[in-house]
Formats: sequence, C-alpha cells, structure tokens
Amino acid sequence: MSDVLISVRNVSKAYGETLVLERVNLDVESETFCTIVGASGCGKSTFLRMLLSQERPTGGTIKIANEPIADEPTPDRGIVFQRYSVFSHLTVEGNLLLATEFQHAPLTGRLMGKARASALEAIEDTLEKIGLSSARKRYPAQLSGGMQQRLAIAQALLKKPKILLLDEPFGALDPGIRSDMHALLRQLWKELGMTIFMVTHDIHEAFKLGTRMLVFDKVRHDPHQPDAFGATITYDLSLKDDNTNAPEADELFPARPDQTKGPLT
Ligand SMILES: Nc1ncnc2c1ncn2[C@@H]1O[C@H](COP(=O)(O)OP(=O)(O)OP(=O)(O)O)[C@@H](O)[C@H]1O
Repeated sequence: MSDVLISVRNVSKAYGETLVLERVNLDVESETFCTIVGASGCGKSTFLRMLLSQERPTGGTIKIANEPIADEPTPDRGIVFQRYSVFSHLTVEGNLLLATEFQHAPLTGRLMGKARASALEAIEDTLEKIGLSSARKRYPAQLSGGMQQRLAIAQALLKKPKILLLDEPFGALDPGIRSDMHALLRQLWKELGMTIFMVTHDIHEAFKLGTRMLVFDKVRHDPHQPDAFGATITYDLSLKDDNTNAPEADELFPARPDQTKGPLT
C-alpha cells in the first residue's frame, strides 16, 4: 500500500462573504486516480486551484508529502484545462519549447546549446508518449480538438509532475475522441505513476477513469442566506475497474427542494 501523498484537513474557502467550501477532509495515497463530480459552482475548480497553490485556503491545512503545500505553483504539479490557450504563431514543438524555456530560463526566455538540445529531446519523447510526433511542425489552427488537448496534456507532462490536475479536460471533445483520450490518460497514469485529480461533469467518465470518486455537495442550506454554507465531500467512493460497486446517480445526488435541475449536466 502506498503512503498518503496529499492530506487535506478541515479546509474551507471563502470569497468575501461567500463560503464556497467548508470542512473538506481528505487523505489521498500516491498513484490514486481521483475523479471529482458535483453541482456547477460548488467549488470543484477552486479545490483544484488550492491543490495547485493558485489559491490559498481560508482555513485548514493542505500537506503534500507531509510538508505544508508550497505558496506558489511548483513543477511537481501540472494542470490541464478544458480550453487550452496556445500561441497561434508557434508550432506544437515551438509552444512546448517556449513552456520549457519559461521554466528553465525565466530571465532570458531562451535555451541555448546543450540545454536546448536536451529540451528538444524531452519534447520529442513527450510527443511520442502522447501520440503527437507527426504533428510537431503543425500550428494550433491545424490541429483537431483532440490534438489540441493532447498538446495541453503534453505541456503539463513536460515538467514531469507527480500530481496532475485536470479540470474538465475532455468537456469540449466529441464522444469518439473522448474515448480515445480516456484510454490515453489511463495509459499515461499507469506508465508515469502520477496521482491524478480530474474534475468532470460526466459521471460515467468519473466511474470509468477513477480509482476513487469524490462527490462535492452542500450538506447545509439556508434559503435566506444562500452564501452562508459551503460544499464539502459528501461521498468518497473507492472504485473497482468493472464499476460493480457503482451506486445509482439518485443516491449520490439526492434531489433538494431548492434545486430546479440536477447537479450534473
Ligand atoms: N476568484 C474568485 N472570486 C470570487 N468568486 C469566485 C472566484 N473563483 C470562483 N468563485 C466563485 O466560487 C464558486 C465556486 O466556483 P468554482 O469554479 O470552483 O466551481 P465549480 O464547481 O468548478 O463550477 P463548474 O462546475 O461550473 O465549473 C462560484 O460561485 C464562483 O462564482
């Protein structure tokens, strides 16, 4: 059994008067594939941003490998969003090289000689892993949606992160391409030994990919003060590969009188 890599204790997050998350407690072992589902606006992305150190908790603590989480994002944590912004005037390889240059030569923004050659080698290796080698000289406008998401994942993988955070990475893709991306992601996860947190609105995707699924929801409500209470983890399920232990969606997301539509799209 692996050790606990991430430990979240009594974490809360408020923006001004609005409490978004409260009493979030979690221990995650290395190499877990955690999927995260929950109603729109319940704080899933905020939770990922706290794991990346883009946001700080208002209360509570987050530890990674037994150390308090760093104040700033570090290369051991990578993130992929649903929509990826790339430089349209740079090729796939150029975009990846620029990302490496920013990381290793933040002052000059240029890598020279041996450092450049080794960066290009690492890029080639990553493109191979992600199935984009043949597109390395293409410009972003010449890539399909699936290929653009591969580029986004390649950029995150270049830094060899121990923890990969994915915020609805496949939300904009067609079903067939999504399925290819699922296979690719599972393969990368197994091959690279990463710990993954993936937010998705698709509960089938959550069951299919995860080894553990977290459901975020509010347990306390005050119709007169809708911002007074935050969401927390209401279900924490260990998943089997064949999903035989999957509960019904109704069980995970009980209908509430104040909800006009279901929590998942
Ligand atoms: N920087 C910010 N300043 C103020 N409020 C914010 C900020 N970021 C997020 N929020 C608010 O926090 C709440 C949670 O947002 P978040 O994006 O984490 O939800 P989510 O569960 O990821 O939503 P979705 O599923 O729609 O992407 C929302 O009400 C949002 O408006």
